[in-house]
Amino acid sequence: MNPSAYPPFKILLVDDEPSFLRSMSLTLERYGLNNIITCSEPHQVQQIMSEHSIGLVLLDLTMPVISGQELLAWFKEEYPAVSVIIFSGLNQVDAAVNCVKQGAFDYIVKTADQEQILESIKRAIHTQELSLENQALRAQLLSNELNMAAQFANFVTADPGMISTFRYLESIAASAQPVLITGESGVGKELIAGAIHNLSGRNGPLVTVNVAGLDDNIFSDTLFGHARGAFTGADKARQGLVESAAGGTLFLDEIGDLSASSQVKLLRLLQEGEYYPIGSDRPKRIQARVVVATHQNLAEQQQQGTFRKDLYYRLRTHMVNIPPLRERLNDLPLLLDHFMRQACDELQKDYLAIPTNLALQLQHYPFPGNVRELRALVYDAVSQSSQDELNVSVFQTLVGGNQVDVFERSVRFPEDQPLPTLTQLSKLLVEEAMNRANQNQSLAARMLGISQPALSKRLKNMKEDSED
Ligand SMILES: Nc1ncnc2c1ncn2[C@@H]1O[C@H](COP(=O)(O)OP(=O)(O)OP(=O)(O)O)[C@@H](O)[C@H]1O
Repeated sequence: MNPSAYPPFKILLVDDEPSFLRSMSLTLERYGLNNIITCSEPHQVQQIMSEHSIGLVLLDLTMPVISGQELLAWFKEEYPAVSVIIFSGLNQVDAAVNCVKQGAFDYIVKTADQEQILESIKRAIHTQELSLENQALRAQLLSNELNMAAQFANFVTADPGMISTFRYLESIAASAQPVLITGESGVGKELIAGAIHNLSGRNGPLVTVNVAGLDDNIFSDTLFGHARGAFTGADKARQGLVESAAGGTLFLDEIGDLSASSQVKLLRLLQEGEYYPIGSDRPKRIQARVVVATHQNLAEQQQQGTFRKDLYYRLRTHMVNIPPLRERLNDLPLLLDHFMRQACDELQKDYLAIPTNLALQLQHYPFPGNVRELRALVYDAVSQSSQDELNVSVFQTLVGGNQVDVFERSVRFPEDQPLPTLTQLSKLLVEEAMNRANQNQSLAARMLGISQPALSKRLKNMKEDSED
């Protein structure tokens, strides 16, 4: 399939009047629907259906030899998953009711308002797209394999949740609908946007725009461009990034920070598929898929009224949430190794050995900056390493460093109860540390801020006390 063809399946127009076929095709193309086949000989329909992947049929009701109603019955028998919209020269309630009863998606009078006709066609396309995506998703969920694993090559993970996300992204690869990526800062949202673009097979570019802090004028100028003379200093027309992304993907990062007036413009762009360069009264059509990302909670923002509800629902047609690093700790050793190799390559050093308990120690650090923070730490550690082993001093301040705070905030002794003794408390603490460290004494000792021999001695005393 030509990736810039839309919709992702063909629309078949069947009418014995070539002039209607011509004008209808032109109308559809003007609205960005360019994946069309026309047929003025109804007896050829059967062959066309067997040769092409058709998802929607626009069928004239009154044709000589084979009537639209006969063809509709045939479609519902042979191709029940294909949507059929009946076109008729006459506004006949009986015929309309009959066709819809027979399974037509809609019945439209040829002289109806163009907007009304397009609305019905767009609805049919959307329904068909969702059904195709459901099928793809079901197939993906039933298989455990990634079909296009190479597109995720930049993404290091062993997390089952992330692999399911990849499978979901594969299943929506061909969709033209927007994708919303959420997740804390540094979890890899931009990397995911790149994978979505690669998976789509679109041959245009991936164009990234960080929309945080853009005021409405700059947002419009950046995205939509301007006509010559649009404002003082606009001595040349300039194309916007929506146009630069034609045939590819437009990635809008930090979408939660978009101003209210820019939200209206983005909604219009997504709903109507068109925009006006500043100072121009000629609309242009968007030919890029839109992917957006945010570290903010858009659901909360729309409830508080700072993010438009209609835009939120439009954006979340397809949605993925990338969990923070602290919730996929299995990725820690893989990422440590990956970034160590990356840093060594860049700094032209031999690969370094990573202390086996480093990942285990880091499990207790919450990584507020997620993968980006881990990457920076590893690069720092590599640059400070002079031996064969990774210098772990940069990590040491993190492990245990912020636990005192949490401890002070969370531990309260009930005032109406006697205080525990120091021995009781220290026993509880030692047991907790040993559990968290999977019985690894050196790691537990580090968490408690004592040496490993000191911990060993305490454990021995505790054992003896319990045996008394
Ligand atoms: N799973 C991963 N495997 C390898 N590298 C990763 C992974 N996740 C993130 N990275 C790297 O971490 C850094 C941060 O990732 P990215 O910029 O995609 O995060 P982000 O969620 O878009 O952050 P922000 O919200 O701040 O824009 C990048 O260098 C990226 O290549």
